[in-house]
Amino acid sequence: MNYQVVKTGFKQIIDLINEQELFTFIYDDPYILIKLASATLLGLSTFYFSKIWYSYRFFKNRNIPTPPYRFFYGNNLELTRDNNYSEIIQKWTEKYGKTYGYYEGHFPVVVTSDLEIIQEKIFGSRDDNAPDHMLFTASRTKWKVMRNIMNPTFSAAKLREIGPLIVKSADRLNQVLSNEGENEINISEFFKRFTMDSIWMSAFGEDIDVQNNPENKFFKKCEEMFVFMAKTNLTTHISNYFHEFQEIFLQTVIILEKFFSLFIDFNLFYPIIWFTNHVFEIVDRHKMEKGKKKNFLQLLIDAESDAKDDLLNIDDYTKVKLNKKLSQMEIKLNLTLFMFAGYETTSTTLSYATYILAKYPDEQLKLFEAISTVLDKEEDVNSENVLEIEYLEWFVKEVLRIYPIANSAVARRCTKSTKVKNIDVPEGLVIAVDVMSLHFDKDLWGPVDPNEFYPPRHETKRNPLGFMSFGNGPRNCIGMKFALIELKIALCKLILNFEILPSKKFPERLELIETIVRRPKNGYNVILKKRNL
Ligand code: HEM
Repeated sequence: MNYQVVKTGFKQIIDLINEQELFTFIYDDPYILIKLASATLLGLSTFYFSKIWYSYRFFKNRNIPTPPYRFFYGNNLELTRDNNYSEIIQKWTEKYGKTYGYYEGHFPVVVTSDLEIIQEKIFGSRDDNAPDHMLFTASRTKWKVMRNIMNPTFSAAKLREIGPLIVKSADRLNQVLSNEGENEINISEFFKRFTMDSIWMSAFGEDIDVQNNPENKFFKKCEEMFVFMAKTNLTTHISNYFHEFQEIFLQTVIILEKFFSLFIDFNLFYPIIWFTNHVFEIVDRHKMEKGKKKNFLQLLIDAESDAKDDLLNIDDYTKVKLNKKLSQMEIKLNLTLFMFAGYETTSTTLSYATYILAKYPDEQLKLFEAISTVLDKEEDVNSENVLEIEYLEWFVKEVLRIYPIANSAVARRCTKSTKVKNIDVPEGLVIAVDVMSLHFDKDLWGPVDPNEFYPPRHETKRNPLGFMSFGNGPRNCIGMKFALIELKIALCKLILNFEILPSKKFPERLELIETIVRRPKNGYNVILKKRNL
């Protein structure tokens, strides 16, 4: 019966075409094409909006609480309103419990500060659609292979070789700060140039001396790049509201960019393209020079993975052809990544640390005493002895506990469907860690009030999952040891040289803003008084 209907239908269409009645029909109604297009568009939109409507059942079906959301926008309006993602999700945790969900557009995201969920091993990559050449965005197998090759680059032995470069940058920091005398200064600006000098020297072995040349083009472009990346643009809107089309959109942009770059110089408009192209040039130049200097570039070129054996034990990785070296493109993109990841994070941590030192003179005195009992004079500071100062370790950790910086990075996709604590978790679901709730949890950080700045709390052994400033697990921050050495060298030299005093209008509380990193919104001024050692 059905077959007959279909057959008759087809026959009628063929007859229509044969007799050209279809076209007559079009001539009869000149608007028919517009009508057909509108009908198709309406049909597709209805389908897409039904899909969006259906997406909002995700958390209801699993009995997971959510803050109130709006159709199409989800919770984005509230999340992006004040650029304070971490505080908003912390507030939601207080209201909806340790595990809840929110919608980015109509894309469900689970937020948790429940240690049992966080420690599950099923949460792997950050974004399955992102490019695979960079460690931060690479997914699954590709990430695993790359991370195994790159891990030794950040080993204690390799960092010892890079240490003198950081010391050189820190000496320069003290010299430029001394030049300021006892003027009020916005010290964050000096820290930015210090971290740029040290990451640049450590990455490429090149000394661009940004600290004495604030107008340096690389520095300016890097600054522009961060401003550019923090802005909401079409790509952000697409990934927020039409995430299904994100990949196709990005591919189209790449193709269009390739085409238009024949006529337009994108270096002029996009600092990120300018910056990446220049990093690429440096890598090529370095290759020609065949230098054997100690820097990340050389270490990445030399790096070979010895990870083959342990990878072979893991199902997912057995079929992968293991390339034991990084490709040229991987080296270039990962060095660019180090610049991104290591610049603003470390300088912002130094800004927070100095704010604390200026605000609490007692803390400053304790830290000064702890440092000066190990190091007689500033010239003694090196990348090894700074690691021996226990109170300094607690101090830096406490700064990062109170002011965690890269919280939105601590999120993972679930790599296989499973059930966690009775929640049905499908593959691909994003789980974001509520870092602030963990860092201020009384059970994890008490008995001294976690809102208080109190470095000795780190003397007690704590649950490592309670400290997320560098993330956790195999996908944690690969640059952590480098960052800690850099922070400690800078702080030792600073505090041995200067007493840090608050300025007249020193803020009682820091107002923060969160884009890529969470940082002070307006900066603050201090006065540095030379110590007479
Ligand atoms: C105080 C300074 C820094 C902070 C607070 C910080 C924080 C973080 C955080 C929270 C993550 C995500 C970890 C996770 O998801 O579990 C991360 C990842 C990463 N960081 Fe850092 N970072 C710092 C410095 C650096 C430096 C100096 C470098 C490079 C030289 C670096 C390179 C990276 C890379 C490559 C990743 C991705 C790792 C992966 O996916 O395997 N970071 N960082």
